Amino acid sequence: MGKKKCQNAARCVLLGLCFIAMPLCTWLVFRSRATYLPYYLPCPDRLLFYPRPKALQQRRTDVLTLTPWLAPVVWEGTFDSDLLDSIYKPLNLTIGVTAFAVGKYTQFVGHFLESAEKHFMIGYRVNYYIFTDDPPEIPFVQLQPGRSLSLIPIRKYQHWQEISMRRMEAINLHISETIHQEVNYLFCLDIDMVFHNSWGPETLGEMVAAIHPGYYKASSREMFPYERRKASAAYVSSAEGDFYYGGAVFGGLVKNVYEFTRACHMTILADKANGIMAAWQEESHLNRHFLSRKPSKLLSPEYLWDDRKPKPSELRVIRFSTVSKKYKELRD
Ligand SMILES: CC(=O)N[C@H]1[C@@H](OP(=O)(O)OP(=O)(O)OC[C@H]2O[C@@H](n3ccc(=O)[nH]c3=O)[C@H](O)[C@@H]2O)O[C@H](CO)[C@H](O)[C@@H]1O
Ligand SMILES: [Mn+2]
Repeated sequence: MGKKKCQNAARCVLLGLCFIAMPLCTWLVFRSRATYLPYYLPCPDRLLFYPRPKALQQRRTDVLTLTPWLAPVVWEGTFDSDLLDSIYKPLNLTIGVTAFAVGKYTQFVGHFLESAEKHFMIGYRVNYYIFTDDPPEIPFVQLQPGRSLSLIPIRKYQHWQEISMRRMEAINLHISETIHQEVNYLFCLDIDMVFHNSWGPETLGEMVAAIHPGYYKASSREMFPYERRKASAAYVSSAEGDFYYGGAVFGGLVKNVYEFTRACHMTILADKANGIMAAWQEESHLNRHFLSRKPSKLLSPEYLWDDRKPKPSELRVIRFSTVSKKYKELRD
């Protein structure tokens, strides 16, 4: 009799646990915002007027708009912003941005954020993640509704090269800790930059790289400043290479950015173990990575320009550009 009572009580407890534990587990699994993304692009049925795409007509003939592996290269004139908004806005996406402000680079944060509030993913939910060694130095910037800012305290490495390279590690760690639950797509950007024009859903893709403004006119592969020493894990031979990508802009689906930053951090560590530092730090490792794992979308230099350069005719708009700075004063 006593045994039966015990069994019944145990059953009750188990049943009760099921009722509590099951919903709790379901809630834990599904509480994140970054959930399901359709593989197709659902375009709402309401009538939207936009120019018909013509099978025998290129919208841009002066620039490359498709890579040999069929990744689009995004240039002004190749996409329709209204159409893209009508496709992407109903998906209710959250877009993350990481940027680092370590040491004297905190001076760039105000301008970066103010300009992003005017031009970056307007009408979408945006989370900024500013990694800094000096949170009190980060200025207050009024954000539009649906947009938020998190400060992530990090340590300061002594040399600027180390600060720049360690971004891969820090981004990777923070994606695994929190960002993966908070965003669908993530862009990782330099902070010494300013938005001048619209940066919208045309930039979203599985893995996105930006063509470096200094080398898009290069006439041969040898001109790309890849790491050329075989001892480095970032080594690229003179017979290889598609484009030279900038380290200042990359992004994609948050899970892909996680894999990407992990891979780059690993090859950076491998170099470190061998006492070697790649020619352009993490940018060299990024370029090596994208050689064997091609990005699914490329951003033209409209999305990574340099204010010190005059605007060439093929650049119809400059969207995001490096501000000129005094390296010596910043990096000591
Ligand atoms: C346009 C472009 O592709 N720029 C790349 C290029 O030089 P850059 O000259 O643009 O490098 P940089 O001085 O802007 O450093 C890269 C980023 O690291 C952060 N930072 C750096 C130093 C410091 O003391 N504090 C700090 O916060 C900051 O976010 C900065 O924007 O090469 C670097 C590595 O050599 C990176 O790959 C940059 O992304
Ligand atoms: Mn920079």
